[in-house]
Amino acid sequence: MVGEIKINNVYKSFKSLDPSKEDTLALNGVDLKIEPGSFVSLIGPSGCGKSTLLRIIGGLDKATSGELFLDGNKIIKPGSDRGFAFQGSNLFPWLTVEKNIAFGLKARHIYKKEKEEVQKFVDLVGLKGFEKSYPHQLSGGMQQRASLARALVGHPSVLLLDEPLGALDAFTRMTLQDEILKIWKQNNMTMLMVTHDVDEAIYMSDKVVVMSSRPSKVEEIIDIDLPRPRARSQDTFQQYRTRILDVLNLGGKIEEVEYYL
Ligand SMILES: Nc1ncnc2c1ncn2[C@@H]1O[C@H](COP(=O)(O)OP(=O)(O)OP(=O)(O)O)[C@@H](O)[C@H]1O
Repeated sequence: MVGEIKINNVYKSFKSLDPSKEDTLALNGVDLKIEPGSFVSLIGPSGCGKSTLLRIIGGLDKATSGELFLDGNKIIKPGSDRGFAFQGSNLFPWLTVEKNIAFGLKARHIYKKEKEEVQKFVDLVGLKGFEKSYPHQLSGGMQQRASLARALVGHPSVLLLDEPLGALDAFTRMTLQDEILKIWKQNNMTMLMVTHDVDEAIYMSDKVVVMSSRPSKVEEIIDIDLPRPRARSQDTFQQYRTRILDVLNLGGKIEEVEYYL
């Protein structure tokens, strides 16, 4: 199976535009191996570098040092082997759903050959009948579905998801979690998802990678050993939640506050 990611000692520093200020060290020696076909979530404090790491894996940004490999090939630029879906749909507002989904295929000059693929992915994400709609005519959940179809249509071996469901209401979010899992199973692909939602990470993932605060490293990798489909109310689910919150240092360890009136 394809879709194995290896991250070896990756550092990323952002140069400050203001010479009086220090550069920002975001990633501080990240090591991670992601099994082909697995579902892995990245979780960590705000600003620790999760999106930065995803962008580097996607080839949209470069590591300052260290190396990354996809199926043994060094990652140096974006490629059709990696699909990207972000929070907010990032659809082109001037294109219909089907033209948004077809955009990547056209850019790669394979649209004619894979035209029927567009319809296949429209159907897969449940947007049949909305092919000619523009993004502003869709709900947030439908926009996110279209965005997923656009990321999937080129058959990437890895789908990189940056808080894909962050802007959605709780009900739509849970529905789409199940749909993403269905797509994951059907397509034998690796999924790597940044999320702030501990329950979402436990519900969806084989492994949850907890990152430390910036400058960030992998703090702990937690294997989620629960059968699928998972029930959020089961005791073991709650135990994973407590464990992850503890690693994040949010497990009720906030110091007592004293109020002076
Ligand atoms: N292009 C950039 N130029 C300068 N600094 C950047 C750039 N991109 C990210 N950073 C900085 O790098 C750090 C990590 O940012 P990143 O967006 O990767 O964090 P994150 O963990 O995804 O945050 P959040 O959970 O809040 O979305 C932050 O301090 C951010 O300000």
